[in-house]
Amino acid sequence: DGQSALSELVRVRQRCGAHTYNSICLCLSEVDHDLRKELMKKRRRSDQERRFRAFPSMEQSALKEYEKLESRTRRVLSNTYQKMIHSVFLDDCIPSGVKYLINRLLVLIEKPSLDPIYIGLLGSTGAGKSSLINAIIQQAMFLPVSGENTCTSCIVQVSSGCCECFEAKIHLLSDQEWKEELRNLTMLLHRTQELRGEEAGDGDSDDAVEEATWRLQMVYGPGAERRRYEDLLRTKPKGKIPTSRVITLKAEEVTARLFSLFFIYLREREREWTIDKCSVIWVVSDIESAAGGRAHEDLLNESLRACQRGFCRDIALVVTKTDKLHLTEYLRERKMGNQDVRNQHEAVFQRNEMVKLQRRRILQEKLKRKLSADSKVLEASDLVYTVSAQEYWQQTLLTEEETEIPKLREYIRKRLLDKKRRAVTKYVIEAFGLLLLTDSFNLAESLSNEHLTMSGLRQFVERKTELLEKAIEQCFAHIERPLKEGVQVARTSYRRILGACLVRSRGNQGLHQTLKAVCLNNGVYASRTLARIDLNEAISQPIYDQIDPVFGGIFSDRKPTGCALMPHIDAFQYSLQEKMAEIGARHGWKHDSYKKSFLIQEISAILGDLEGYILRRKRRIYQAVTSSVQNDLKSCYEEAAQITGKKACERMKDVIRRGVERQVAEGMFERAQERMQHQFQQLKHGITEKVKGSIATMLTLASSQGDGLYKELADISSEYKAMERLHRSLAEVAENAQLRRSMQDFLLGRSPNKAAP
Ligand SMILES: Nc1nc2c(ncn2[C@@H]2O[C@H](COP(=O)(O)OP(=O)(O)OP(=O)(O)O)[C@@H](O)[C@H]2O)c(=O)[nH]1
Repeated sequence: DGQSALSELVRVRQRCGAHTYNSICLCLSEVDHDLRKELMKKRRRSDQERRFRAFPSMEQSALKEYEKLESRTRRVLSNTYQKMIHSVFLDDCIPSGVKYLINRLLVLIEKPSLDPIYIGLLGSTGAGKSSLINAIIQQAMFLPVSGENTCTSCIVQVSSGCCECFEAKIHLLSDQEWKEELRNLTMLLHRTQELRGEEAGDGDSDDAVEEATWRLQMVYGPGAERRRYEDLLRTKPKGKIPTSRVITLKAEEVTARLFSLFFIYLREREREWTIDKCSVIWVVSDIESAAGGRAHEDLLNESLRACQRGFCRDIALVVTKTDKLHLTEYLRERKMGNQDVRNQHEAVFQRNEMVKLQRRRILQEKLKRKLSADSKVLEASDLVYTVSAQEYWQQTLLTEEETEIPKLREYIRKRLLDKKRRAVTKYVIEAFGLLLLTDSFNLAESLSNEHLTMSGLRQFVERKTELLEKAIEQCFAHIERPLKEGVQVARTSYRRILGACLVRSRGNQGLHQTLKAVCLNNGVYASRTLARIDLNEAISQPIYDQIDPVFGGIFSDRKPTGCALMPHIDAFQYSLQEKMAEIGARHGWKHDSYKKSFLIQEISAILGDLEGYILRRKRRIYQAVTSSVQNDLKSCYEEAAQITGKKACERMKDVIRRGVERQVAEGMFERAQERMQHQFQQLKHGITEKVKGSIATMLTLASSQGDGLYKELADISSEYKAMERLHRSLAEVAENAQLRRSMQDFLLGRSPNKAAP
């Protein structure tokens, strides 16, 4: 009954951890009604249809097959899990091996089906981002702006899939972050008011002041800019701020008003969160600015930095508004006659090709310089897209194909399909490995430990781990020289860089309060209208210029280049798996063939997880130089931010200059160098510790029968067989997809209409 089941749950929870407990609750609450099942099935089917509606039928079939495979695997895991829980339900002491299995099963059962693919759209205001998204999702979701207002200047996360309509999520600042922001904004404004009498002309109509005023008014209403920090803290904002700090907007709710109200809550940190999470970045630029405006270059550099720091593996330039072309001007500029280009359509077409050629070459060179020469990003054939969102709807000048919106859609679909395929393959393989081991627990023989010891497997692993550590050390050593050289360059160029940041052609006009905002924000300031200012990043740039290609090389994909890290981990995995197979063959490892296979699978799982860990650490390593510089200059920024009175702007600059001088003399760049080296060491340490720990657990588990950890579990042979079948169908699903693709290529090759839907 419910009561005793609950007290049992508490007991099991104490032994296995909260994870298990939560899931048992789920199992108990699951009422197995046929009707409910039928309803679920129907819902799943219509949900699938909705989610896959953007895919052509061939891709839909592949996606459905993968989904089916995944949900069946999940069901087998669930059944196994329930049986396992049943067999240990009344035990006082659950062997650690069984605990490990139960928790691994749970992790796999609860694993989300597919993480979203984040595509970041970076572009100046009015570049055409909203219009582009609308065209891609074929919905008028965002309101494009007339050019007067900025609307999408905030972090929005557009997603489709699990719900009826498209959603946009806006991530707001936390309470604490907003308080900090509010303090800086009020401090900036009140200093300005105090200054007005003393320093007329020094800081009129400053961008930072306007921005701060606008922000406060947007949240608290007119007059807020004159109120004190404590007073505003007690005031309720005009709009409703959700406690979750995430606003989810459905397609029909999206209005410009909402965006403008809330984006004030967004800031620097959030900006990086978007960017760094993205696996794809599209730098959006209209046809007129793509030829190299300052903002465009800044965004491109920002994207490249994100590629180094974060998860991004793909960058493309999306040139918008390609329909905008004045034919007579175009012909005149290119000294062409009407015979060469007969009409607007041909001119647009010709210009698109030209823009693509030029921009691709420039982008490739930039990428080569910044990322390692073997980076996968460089191999992408479509580095530049020339699109027209307007023509996508109107089709007066260009056909739908020619607007290149379908091309971008296809790109997204391909990525999604590919991600699904890889995720399900990994999932099924991992599940199979786990079932192999669970089933083998019920074998009567207990030979494993002896085998493992006799075969010298443990020593082999230890030796290989040491070798891996050395290889990582050698791989990270590649950064030493450029890092050192970067420090030399930084030492000789910081005065010039700082000078350029602190001087404006029109004097101190408009600079004073911006500088104050920079100082209040530890050297960083991002406004709506100006290019982002980051003094720490600017001073550190010479170091990044030197290390960038090597850094990119170390964290590049699996290509076996001189300094890449991942091939060493792959080689380690391969040598371990080969050893398992060899031991199995040498010892005629009949009884334990299950475990041998499990060990092989488990090694892939352990080392697969390592990749995510490395990617997460990479960000901290890359940021180490700028963070260290920022940390060293903190007190100098604080001092400068306090300055008021006559000639305050000049005095602030002076404090910053002197502060930087002092810190450089005291080894600021050398400390930044050490900080990065230290972060690399931490990563090396983390990798080896993780490998050692996980492999030790795995070997203990494999030999647990011999260690008295064995426990007779429920019979899961039927689940094992089902899993074996699912594992086999992996290859079938992949073959089917390949077959369908070949068939489509064949049909398209012969069809007069090549442009398939
Ligand atoms: N001719 C032409 N105009 C376009 C096209 N795409 C967008 N526009 C116009 O450009 C202006 C800005 O477009 P948005 O999509 O709002 O630009 P945005 O990048 O989202 O702007 P923010 O929200 O301020 O960041 C609007 O007036 C659009 O109608 C296009 O393909 N062709």
